[in-house]
Amino acid sequence: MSSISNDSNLSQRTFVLASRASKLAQIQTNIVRDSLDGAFPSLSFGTSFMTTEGDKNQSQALYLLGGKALWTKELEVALKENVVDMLVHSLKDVPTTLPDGCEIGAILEREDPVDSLVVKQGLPYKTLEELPEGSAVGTSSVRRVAQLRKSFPNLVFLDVRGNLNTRLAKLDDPNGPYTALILAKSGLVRLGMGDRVTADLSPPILFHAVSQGALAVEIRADDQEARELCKSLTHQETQWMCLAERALLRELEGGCSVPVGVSTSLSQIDKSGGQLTSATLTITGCVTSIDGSVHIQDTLTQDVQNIQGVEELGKNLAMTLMSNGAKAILDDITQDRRKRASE
Ligand SMILES: NCc1[nH]cc(CCC(=O)O)c1CC(=O)O
Repeated sequence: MSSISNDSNLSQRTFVLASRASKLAQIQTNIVRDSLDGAFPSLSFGTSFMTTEGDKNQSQALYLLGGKALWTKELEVALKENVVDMLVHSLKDVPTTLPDGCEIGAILEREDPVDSLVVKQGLPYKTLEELPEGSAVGTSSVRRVAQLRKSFPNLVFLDVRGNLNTRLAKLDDPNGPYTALILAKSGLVRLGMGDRVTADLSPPILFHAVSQGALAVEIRADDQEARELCKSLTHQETQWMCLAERALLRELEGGCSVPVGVSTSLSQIDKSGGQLTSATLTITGCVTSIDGSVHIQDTLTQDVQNIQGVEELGKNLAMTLMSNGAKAILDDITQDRRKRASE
């Protein structure tokens, strides 16, 4: 927890935190609520949980649904109508451009952003290399499939939908098709199921999704009180890394379901009065064709002093990737989606 501001000048309203109704989303919202309770003991915080379009539409492939705000839209309507005050999201599910009147108030300290392998209960395998030829690996992420296809041509990647608990039930179902799943480690750890991870899938085998592992709080842009509260939640190192990643994705014009991977680190960190004032930011980004045959990857390193500098670096990396071949990959995907949508 960073500096706790004097909350005596804040009104006595109850701030309602809201999220999706999945178990993971509820745990995440409670993490934020507990943190606010600790920092502002004289204020009152409530929670509200909603089912979103992304939870309901389980049949259509995520790849075809594209960059739509499936997990955030209904929540943002409630936020704008003052029904709730703070939305707690996995930042990776938050579109890179927010609706007018909404803004990200806080980005919390990131869990390990790595992807991980979870093997069906009772099977002896631990790694992708150990899985028998033809094993079905469940994931609905085009990013994961695109990056892994080339290294593991003998595995079959199968779509799997539903929230984390649903997916794990499908994995462990003795009659189910899956030998293993690929899931973000952070979600499993938050659910208390980190022990299900049998292997980390890290770069250069698999670059994680933009902002994977970080929580964000979305607020109304005109809610000064909420913005003030959010300052106590933000972890600046995470914020700088995630904003660079989001600037990269925004410039690539991709939503959550384009095959874009990243890996980001900060070094030479300087602080003054508890605030981050300067750091060296290194960001690797990659764009992979859906069939895994083309992989474009670049790394940029730069000293940055503020969020503007951070976002510029992310944007520069996007432009570097685009001119090195990513544009052709993304154009192909856009064309393919248009064609399928019209069928
Ligand atoms: N797209 C689903 C999703 N959105 C956020 C998480 C949890 C990971 C995180 O905190 O970023 C997950 C599950 C997963 O990818 O395995």
